Amino acid sequence: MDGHITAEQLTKFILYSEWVMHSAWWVGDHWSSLMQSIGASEKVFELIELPQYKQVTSQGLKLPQLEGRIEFVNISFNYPARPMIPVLQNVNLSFFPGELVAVVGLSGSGKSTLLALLLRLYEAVSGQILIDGIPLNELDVKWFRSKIGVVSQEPRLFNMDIASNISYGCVKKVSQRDIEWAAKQADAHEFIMSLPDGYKTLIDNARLSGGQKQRIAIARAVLREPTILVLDEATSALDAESENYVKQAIERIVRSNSKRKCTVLVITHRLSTICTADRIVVMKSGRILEMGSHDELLQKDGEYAKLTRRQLSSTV
Ligand SMILES: Nc1ncnc2c1ncn2[C@@H]1O[C@H](COP(=O)(O)OP(=O)(O)OP(=O)(O)O)[C@@H](O)[C@H]1O
Repeated sequence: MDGHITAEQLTKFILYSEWVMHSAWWVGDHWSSLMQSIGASEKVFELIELPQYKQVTSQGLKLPQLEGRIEFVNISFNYPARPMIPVLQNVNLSFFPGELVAVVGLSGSGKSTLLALLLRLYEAVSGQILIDGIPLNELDVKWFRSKIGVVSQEPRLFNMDIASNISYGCVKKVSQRDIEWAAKQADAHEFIMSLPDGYKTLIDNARLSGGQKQRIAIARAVLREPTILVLDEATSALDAESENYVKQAIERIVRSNSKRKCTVLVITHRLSTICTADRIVVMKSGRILEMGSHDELLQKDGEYAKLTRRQLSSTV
């Protein structure tokens, strides 16, 4: 109004000051995320710089052929974080190639700990695990783990197409035919083919049920042609129908006429999944309480019969 600056200069000034204010606000906003990222990356770098655990680096034996015989000989174990609490006590247990063995028992009885020891995530306090008669800690851990397929309760699927999810993590080169073979073994081929894009369907678009996701996870494990397949509570979160599909898939894998016999270990507290298993091992407080087929254990009228009755009455 005094004629010091023109209307054009004033407009420019207002616009520029708005830009400066806006940019300053953005710098402040990004500064806090930058600080957060620096804090988080410190942890990541700490992890990267940790020396590798000697189990993973040690070069152990790689057997020319793995049969899949597993023997737990007098195994006792407690977790390092809770040294006073025995988790496994003098466990003697064998699994043979081509056999479907179920390990059952109440929560906390030590079932998953058997798997953790088999995968050498922990070392037994006493006793020995033998694989085809050779102590597990003499074997090359990476090689041995590559021979084991594990399906857990929560299948980890990624937002890629179904075929990529099945082949995920497989080190050997696989074709579409191999992927379809694995899906057929896992009883998943039919429902995959009924999806609009078949094997090319994106996981997020497919709206899969828990049982369908679990069968994709089984196909992923089967594709690697594991010598030992472990299903750890793989049916626990499923409804009866989905459980039945997964049960059929497990049966198909064990009873298939393939020359390579797979040792299948099913860890569960859901007894309906495993009544056709060759052997059922019942655990309680880190010990093996009883062992036998479904019928034998029912006749024995011990802990297994009690668990079965309890589960039946809770489903009625
Ligand atoms: N990482 C760990 N550190 C310390 N204790 C643990 C750890 N993992 C499991 N435990 C304890 O070891 C015992 C056996 O656990 P485990 O998971 O083997 O039992 P489980 O029979 O598989 O049970 P669930 O059916 O609930 O999975 C439990 O008392 C549990 O609290």
